[in-house]
Amino acid sequence: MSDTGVMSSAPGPSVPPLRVLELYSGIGGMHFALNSCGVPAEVVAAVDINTTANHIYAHNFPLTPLWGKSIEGIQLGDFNQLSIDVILMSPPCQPFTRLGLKRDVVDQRTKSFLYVLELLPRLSPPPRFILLENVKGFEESCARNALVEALDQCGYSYKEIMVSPTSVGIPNSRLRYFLIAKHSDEDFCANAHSKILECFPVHAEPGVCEQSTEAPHQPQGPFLYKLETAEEVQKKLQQNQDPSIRQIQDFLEPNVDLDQYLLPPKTLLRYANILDIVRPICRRSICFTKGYGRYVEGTGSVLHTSPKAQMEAVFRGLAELSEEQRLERLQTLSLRYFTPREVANLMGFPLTFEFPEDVPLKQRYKVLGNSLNVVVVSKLLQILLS
Ligand SMILES: C[S@@+](CC[C@H](N)C(=O)[O-])C[C@H]1O[C@@H](n2cnc3c(N)ncnc32)[C@H](O)[C@@H]1O
Repeated sequence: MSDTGVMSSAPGPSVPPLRVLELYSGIGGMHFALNSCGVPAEVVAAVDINTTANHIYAHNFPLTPLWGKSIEGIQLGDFNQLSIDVILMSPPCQPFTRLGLKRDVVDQRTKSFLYVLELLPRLSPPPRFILLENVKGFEESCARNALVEALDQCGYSYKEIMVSPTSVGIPNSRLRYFLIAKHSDEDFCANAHSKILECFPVHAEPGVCEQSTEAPHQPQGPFLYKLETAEEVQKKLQQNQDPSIRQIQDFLEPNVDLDQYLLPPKTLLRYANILDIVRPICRRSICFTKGYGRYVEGTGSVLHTSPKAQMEAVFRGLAELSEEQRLERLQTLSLRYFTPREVANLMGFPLTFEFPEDVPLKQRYKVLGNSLNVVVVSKLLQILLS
């Protein structure tokens, strides 16, 4: 493969590579997925307004034209000049997150996406394929309704899928909404979009799933230790015993500088009870969000690196101890953050992915948290494009 991401095709009558527009390109999760999906394709333009993300994107894809401007400021003619075959996009998800205000189409951050929908019927030639990624919650939004309406009007067939990296054997939860669409000239099962699939569609049979994914659950008290219910503990145990999912240790760096990544005493004392703690032999971790390393609750798992200390023993009766004793006990676990490289590994980024040296640690976590699982998207692209 060349530096531009163009896959070299086998000798014989050559099919020109698909011309791909990557909107909301961030650090290039879609581009990496495209490169690994096995279909000859070239990103002819990537668009994003975030300067840090663009710096990282340009470092990894120096030859790809990167438009550092807002999508709604780009004219139809500029897009049409690109002769686009494929649109890949992950619009901002804050207007749709379950815990957010859910301002949906009235949120300013949805404006550019509505502009894309407005442009869709006027793109010439019409893109043959579209892939969109967003958070769980998007499926019940007005923005999603506007999207499927535009697709119907423009003659696309589509499938909606909700999957997590656990379905490709990666020990990380990141349940996301995907929509894959083909223009009617392409062969795609017509009535395939009646319901949201909770697994990868099997190529030939729409609505048939390859394997099931994690089920949503609502924990019920009482808590055991560490503010965890018996049900939560049971679920984690089950996840850790699922041999179809790899172990966390396969995604770790060999020599991590503990001084840089150990949780500071303040964090340990204040938040120990709500940390999601995993060991290298575990087969699970929670979703890494853009606040990882800055905030604690629900932003991503931390790693228990000491092989000797037992979690249960450390947490049992902890509340009754003095601050000094609590800290001493907690420190025996040697809890550390995952490094950005390890987070990238768990998000399916290839080893060729690199951060430029000048990007600070918190920014690295932030852009990764905004990105996507490359292996999951690559698999969806195989289904869509081949
Ligand atoms: C969910 S992230 C997409 C991340 C990307 N797929 C990746 O792999 O990193 C959304 C991105 O949209 C960008 N963005 C938001 N509004 C935009 C706009 N109006 N025009 C261009 N980019 C925008 C943000 O800077 C952010 O990088």
